[in-house]
Amino acid sequence: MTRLQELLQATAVVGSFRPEENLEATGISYHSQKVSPGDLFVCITGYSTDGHKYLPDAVKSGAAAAIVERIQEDIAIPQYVVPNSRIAMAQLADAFYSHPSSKLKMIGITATNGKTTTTYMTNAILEQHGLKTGLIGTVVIKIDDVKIPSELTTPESLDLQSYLKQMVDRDVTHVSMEVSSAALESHRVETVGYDIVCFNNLSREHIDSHGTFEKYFEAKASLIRGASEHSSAVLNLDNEHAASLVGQTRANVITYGLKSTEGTLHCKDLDLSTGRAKFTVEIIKPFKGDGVEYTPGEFRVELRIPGLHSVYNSMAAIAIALLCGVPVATIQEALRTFGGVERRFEFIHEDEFIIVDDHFANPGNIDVTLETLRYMDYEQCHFVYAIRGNRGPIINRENAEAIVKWMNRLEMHEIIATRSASHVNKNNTVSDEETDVFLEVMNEAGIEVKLYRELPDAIAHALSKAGRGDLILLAGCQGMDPGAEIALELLKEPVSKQGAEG
Ligand SMILES: CC(=O)N[C@H]1[C@@H](OP(=O)(O)OP(=O)(O)OC[C@H]2O[C@@H](n3ccc(=O)[nH]c3=O)[C@H](O)[C@@H]2O)O[C@H](CO)[C@@H](O)[C@@H]1O[C@H](C)C(=O)N[C@@H](C)C(=O)N[C@H](CCC(=O)O)C(=O)O
Ligand SMILES: Nc1ncnc2c1ncn2[C@@H]1O[C@H](COP(=O)(O)OP(=O)(O)OP(=O)(O)O)[C@@H](O)[C@H]1O
Repeated sequence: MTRLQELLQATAVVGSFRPEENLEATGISYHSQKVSPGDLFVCITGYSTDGHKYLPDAVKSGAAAAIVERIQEDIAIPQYVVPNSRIAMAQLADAFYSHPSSKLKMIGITATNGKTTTTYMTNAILEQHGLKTGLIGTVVIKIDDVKIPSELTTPESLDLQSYLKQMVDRDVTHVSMEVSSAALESHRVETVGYDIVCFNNLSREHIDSHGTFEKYFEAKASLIRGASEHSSAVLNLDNEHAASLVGQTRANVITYGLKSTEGTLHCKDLDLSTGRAKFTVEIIKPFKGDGVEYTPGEFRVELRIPGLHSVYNSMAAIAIALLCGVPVATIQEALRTFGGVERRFEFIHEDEFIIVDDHFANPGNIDVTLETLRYMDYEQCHFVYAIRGNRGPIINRENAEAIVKWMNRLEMHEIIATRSASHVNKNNTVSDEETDVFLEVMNEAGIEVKLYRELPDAIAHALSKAGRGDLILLAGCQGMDPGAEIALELLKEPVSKQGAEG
């Protein structure tokens, strides 16, 4: 319980309605169905509805006062006016939970692709070092050994601050978290004091929500530009967008890259030939980590997971771990055993043939996934692709073009497609327009499409074709029924029938 007047010091209140001196706030809430008696209810003007409309419901559930952008005169509880409720909520939540991020080593990682993998890798290294860790991202919220399924990549500010407080209470010291562009734009991480921020890559994604690619970049860049002089910014020099931020932050900049030898860390002697990555990290410029001063030198790294993208993700994780003072030997051991993350080029079956399950959402992601096939040893690839839905035809055209580019390079001529399983939001609808643009690009490229209504039929077809040494790629097969589960279920029975095309 906190005195409301004290709590309100955390934000700029520009007006009030029936203010009350001695009110106590038992909690904060922003959804009318999650209000507890005595709560301060934050009315958020949303993208799809207006939280102010739900104030009467919140009051029925016991809200004692409200943060509003516009006074609701017909509601009798005290109301405090702020210019932006989302910013106010971030500030109030930070104060309500006693500024938890200031008591934790906060690591914020942004990228179009690889946020989840990089946070998992970083966490694996920190755990290997014996630290109590927290992890926040698309798959899970981990508070030491407690795991909570995630709803968003980056939680809403109130939930985020509550998780951080729980981490402090459980003696967690280091938190690796994914920071999405949506979160940056909607002020979810406004009051998080980061010790390390990282920008790994940027490619086309989320144009539907940000409007333009430039706005998408600006949202992501704000993580680096907003970092304090007491923090470190880990930037990928090989990505032009990340590299452009080198001179635009007060943070101490640490860079990494394969192409440039100008930065702090350089990756060299890369060997992807075995399907797994091996490389040397060269410390080019001296820098400081927690309790350590690094001088120029080098060490070898072996990853268990494949692909050039994994090298970039691990270079980011290595830079972060070095900044945290983790010994090189611990980093090497953690990366040698790190098995990857579910649905991120995940080997779900390795027997007579291999099945790989991958997210496959956007051109950047498609590029690295199909490029990884170049370094793998297989007879034939059976490519099952769930056409992306719910994001419009523009990204579908770009995705289809990226697929064609790689199918040509890999000399693949057939794709098994389905419109039954789409992406994100677990939304199962792929519109005719989204399907047609995919078919059009494939048709123009002369690639044969076997189009199935249902994902299980598409997978059954791939299984019926797969021979010894082959590879089945489940690409973007993430609907209500995940492709990986369907494939493993189908593998239990002999494949006798092929599904209905159409
Ligand atoms: C586009 C976006 O960021 N949407 C988020 C946003 O929703 P919104 O502004 O549309 O909210 P709204 O539904 O209009 O509601 C307005 C207010 O009314 C309240 N309300 C609403 C209904 C009701 O019955 N009672 C009630 O009180 C809501 O709690 C909210 O406070 O604020 C909501 C509350 O915080 C979030 O749940 C919601 O995330 C939705 C679920 C979502 O899908 N977000 C995606 C785009 C997202 O954030 N994705 C990124 C990852 C992207 C990536 O891959 O990089 C992420 O970080 O997860
Ligand atoms: N550095 C990278 N560059 C491009 N693609 C990557 C990179 N790292 C991983 N990927 C691919 O991108 C997809 C998503 O990976 P990951 O979940 O780690 O990224 P993300 O940014 O967290 O995405 P999401 O928030 O949607 O989970 C996977 O298919 C993975 O193979």
